[in-house]
Amino acid sequence: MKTSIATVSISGDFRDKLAAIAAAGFDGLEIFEQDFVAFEGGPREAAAMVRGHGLEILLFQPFRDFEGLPEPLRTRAFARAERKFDLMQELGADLLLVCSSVHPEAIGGIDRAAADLHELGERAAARGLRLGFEALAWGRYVNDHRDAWEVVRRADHPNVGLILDSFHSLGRGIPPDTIRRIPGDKIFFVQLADAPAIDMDLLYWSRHFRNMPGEGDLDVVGFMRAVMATGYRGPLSLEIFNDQFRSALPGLVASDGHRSLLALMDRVKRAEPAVAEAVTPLPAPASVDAVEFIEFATSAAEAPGLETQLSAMGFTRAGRHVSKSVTLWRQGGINILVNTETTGFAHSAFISHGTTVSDIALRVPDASATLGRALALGSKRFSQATAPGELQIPAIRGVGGSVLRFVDGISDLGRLWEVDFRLEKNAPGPSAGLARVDHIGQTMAYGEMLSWSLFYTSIFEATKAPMVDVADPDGLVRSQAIETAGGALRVTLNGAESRRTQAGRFVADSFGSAVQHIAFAADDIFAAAEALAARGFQALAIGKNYYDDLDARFGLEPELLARLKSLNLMYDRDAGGEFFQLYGRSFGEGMFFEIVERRGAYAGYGAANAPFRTAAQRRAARPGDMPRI
Ligand SMILES: O=C(O)c1ccc(O)c(O)c1
Ligand SMILES: [Mg+2]
Repeated sequence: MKTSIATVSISGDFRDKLAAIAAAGFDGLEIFEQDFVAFEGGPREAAAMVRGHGLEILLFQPFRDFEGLPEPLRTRAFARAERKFDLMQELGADLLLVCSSVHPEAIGGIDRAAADLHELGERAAARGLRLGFEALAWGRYVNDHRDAWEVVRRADHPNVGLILDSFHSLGRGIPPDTIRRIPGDKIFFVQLADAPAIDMDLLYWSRHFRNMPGEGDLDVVGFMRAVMATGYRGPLSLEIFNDQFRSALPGLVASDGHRSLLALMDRVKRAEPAVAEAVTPLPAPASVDAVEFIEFATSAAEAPGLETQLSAMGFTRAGRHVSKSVTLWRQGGINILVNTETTGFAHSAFISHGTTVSDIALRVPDASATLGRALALGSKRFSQATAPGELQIPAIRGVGGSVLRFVDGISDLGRLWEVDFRLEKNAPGPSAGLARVDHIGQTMAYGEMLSWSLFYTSIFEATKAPMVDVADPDGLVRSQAIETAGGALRVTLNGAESRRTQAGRFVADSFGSAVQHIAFAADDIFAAAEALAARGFQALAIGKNYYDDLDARFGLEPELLARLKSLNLMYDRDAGGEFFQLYGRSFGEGMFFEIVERRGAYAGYGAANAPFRTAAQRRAARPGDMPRI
């Protein structure tokens, strides 16, 4: 099936849009009328540019306020259509989108609309053109694809078909299975868009908040399964009106769009194998068994500070790399690497970000299949020369240019620690009870969040939690958690809108997106907090008001409350269970560690505590701000 995108989805001028659409791998595009009108060249020049990029114009749109008008408006609407047919013939576009009318003088009446479309179909046929009727969710009389289909059915013309748009159908809550009643050959074109679940006026939501399939909360997979079941095999086209995308880099939006279509159709194929013969197979979405290691890029000067923190948290040095200046720190199932190389990728990561997480390695069932899926979805491969005998770990570029690696137990990669490291003979020192990585917090500009959320949810078998707003003392930070099935990989994406927030300063100070915090899970956080305190771990001091409020909210046992307070632990609870958090003091460019314990089936990340944690971090960073007694 052909992939396509509407020019309105991408920023820039007509040339920028075409270049980005072609580079992202689309087969064709929808020309949004405004984009053509704003272009300085004529239609033949535009068409030649499109062809020059190896693209095809699959649709010209929109033609508005056509059906059901009284005279003389009706005659005028036909004359307007003829002008657009002239233009389409020069462009070499053969399909026109007619969207349902919002004209204040439109009369309504399904047969009148059908008769108008029939006549327009005759005129289109005379020129070898076709038209498709689309129900806008806010159309005056036609605002549901079921009614649009009835108009098209009654128009009864071979050159008149239906155009479906997932936003208009799903945004109105119309069950997608109603599409299964429509014959596939009468569906002339399918437009796809997702959107976040926000309760607001349909028109405003559609024109400002649409996003790529998989980036929002609509059931675009259910919609496409129904479309495929009709036998439709025409173009799949993204039509995304989004304020953020209008100012984002055209190449990024286009490549995210292409990735979203491939991932969508892969999910459709897996859910509906009988009707998806036309979809190119991809390796299955990867499950994640564990975070195998997290690697810090640092320098000889800054490494001791980091290593002091690791020791204070109960990590012991367990080995060193056979050829590189990389040490391995271990505790429970956690492996941390500290890289002080002065050349190569880790060093450039250190130069550009300061001490930073340069690599994250995930243990997956089949590393080469995961790499294959990621590359097929347009991820950038990463490789760096290794010394003879060392493992070449499959890797791609992730957030902020960092590296995401894949290891498995079915290849030599399972022998990573024996092959690439010389492990200490001595038994490790006593652990502080940290057992595994609970989650990794990556901080970025707000404008990048959708892109990285799509990155994780398209490659992995993962779900995303609803976006939450965190009130930092200096502005809002948006946070979205992504979690693979079973929870072995949990990532929180934190998007900074203002430079003044902790997250915003981190992005500025570390020159771009990066891991800002790592949370380790303890099986007994009270024991862990005591062990850490005994080792000199500097916990973030939480204020007294927080504990008073906690008590008011949850009515905790006085003994529990006193223990939380004495250890600077934060607490949260949801329907599934309880959550405990301990924060370390920030270091480097604003990174910090967190220790958590999840009890029962607690599913969150302590978002309710985040405003008090950011306020405490701000106080700790600037002691001058503390009130004087
Ligand atoms: O917002 C609009 O007007 C508009 C126009 C054309 C479309 O295909 C659409 O989905 C929305
Ligand atoms: Mg549309």
